[in-house]
Amino acid sequence: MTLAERWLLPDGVKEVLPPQALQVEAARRRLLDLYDSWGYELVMTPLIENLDSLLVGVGRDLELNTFKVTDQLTGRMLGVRADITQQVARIDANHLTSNGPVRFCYCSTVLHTLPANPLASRNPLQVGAELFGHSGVASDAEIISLMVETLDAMQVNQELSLDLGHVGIYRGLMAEAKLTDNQEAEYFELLQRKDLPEIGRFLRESDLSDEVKAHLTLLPTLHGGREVLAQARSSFTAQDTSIIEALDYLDALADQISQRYPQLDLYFDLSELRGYNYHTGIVFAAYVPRFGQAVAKGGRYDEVGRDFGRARPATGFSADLKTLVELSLLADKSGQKVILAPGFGDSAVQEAVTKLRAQGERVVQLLDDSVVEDAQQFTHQLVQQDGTWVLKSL
Ligand SMILES: N[C@@H](Cc1c[nH]c[nH+]1)C(=O)O
Repeated sequence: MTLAERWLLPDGVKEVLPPQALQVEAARRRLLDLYDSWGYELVMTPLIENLDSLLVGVGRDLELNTFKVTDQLTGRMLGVRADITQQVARIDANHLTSNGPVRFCYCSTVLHTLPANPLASRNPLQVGAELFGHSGVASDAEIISLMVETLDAMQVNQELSLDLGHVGIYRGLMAEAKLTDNQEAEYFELLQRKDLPEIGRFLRESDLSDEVKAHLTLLPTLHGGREVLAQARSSFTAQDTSIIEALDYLDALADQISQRYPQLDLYFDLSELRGYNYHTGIVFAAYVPRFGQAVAKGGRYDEVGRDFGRARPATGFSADLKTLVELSLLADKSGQKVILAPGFGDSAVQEAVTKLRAQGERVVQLLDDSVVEDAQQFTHQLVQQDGTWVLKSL
């Protein structure tokens, strides 16, 4: 291995250097304080777990994305967390007996075997919040509000838009269509890509009823403003009760969100099925024009706790904090003073240094007179003037 190769990190694995590392840490503190002020309690989940507990209920999506290792102690397969949401669901199901609403937040690194998109890192810093024990619009509205507040606190909020979907619509259509497993897999895949010509071909070659064909053709086109909900309502007849319920739910949620955040752009996408295997109700994602991917996302996943012995309604959101910091319009701290001070020894110097540090200033003390510090990093120097120590700008 050459020296240059040793410097290389694996593809998609990123490290955070100064000054950004401090910005990420400041953001972490700011967001955890925000969640605390909303009553969300911090949990720190393990980096590694038995593979079975990590993957139950969440399906294939996470299986592929989870790094696996063998436990030297037991020979069992362990998985490195690729998502914290299901770990928090395990905590809610196992350790807590409350039947009422319970709120959790977290901020830790996860590992992905494959990046979520070509530019994404494989070691994002997942920050998020989960609310258990309430099924209904109020808890989804609270979680979406907290996501919006998160983006506000990070100043990743210019021209923010919110994408809303509901997996109940797809599920309702599948219940009606009664496709074979292969047919459903093919349609699902085409729907994800909104590949209308291929969906047309697939339906022409199938023996489905005309009504089902019409519904499956319509679904991928149902995206846009609030009018999409009305269009879906008029196209899916009253016998599709689960679909009508999902549309009612989206309408009620959109009312609450628009009331709280009138400036927020709402966009509806009724074929949005991201994480379909684990989300059971609404799904949502926040977008800003400067970034091609969602900056934060989440949804309702009422079934996950069942595999841990206690099915509880659940809703939550998460984001990659490192991405939020990269997109943040917050001023970084690179404008901060950096003060060069004489080394340890003189008690008057030490007193001045201690005082400056207590005031929040960054003070670097010379190690010894023969060491030459990189002068460029300093904005000020502590110098003696008429017997007192004062700051001189450099
Ligand atoms: N963890 C999910 C988002 C989510 C949080 N809670 C519920 N859903 C994701 O990364 O897509």
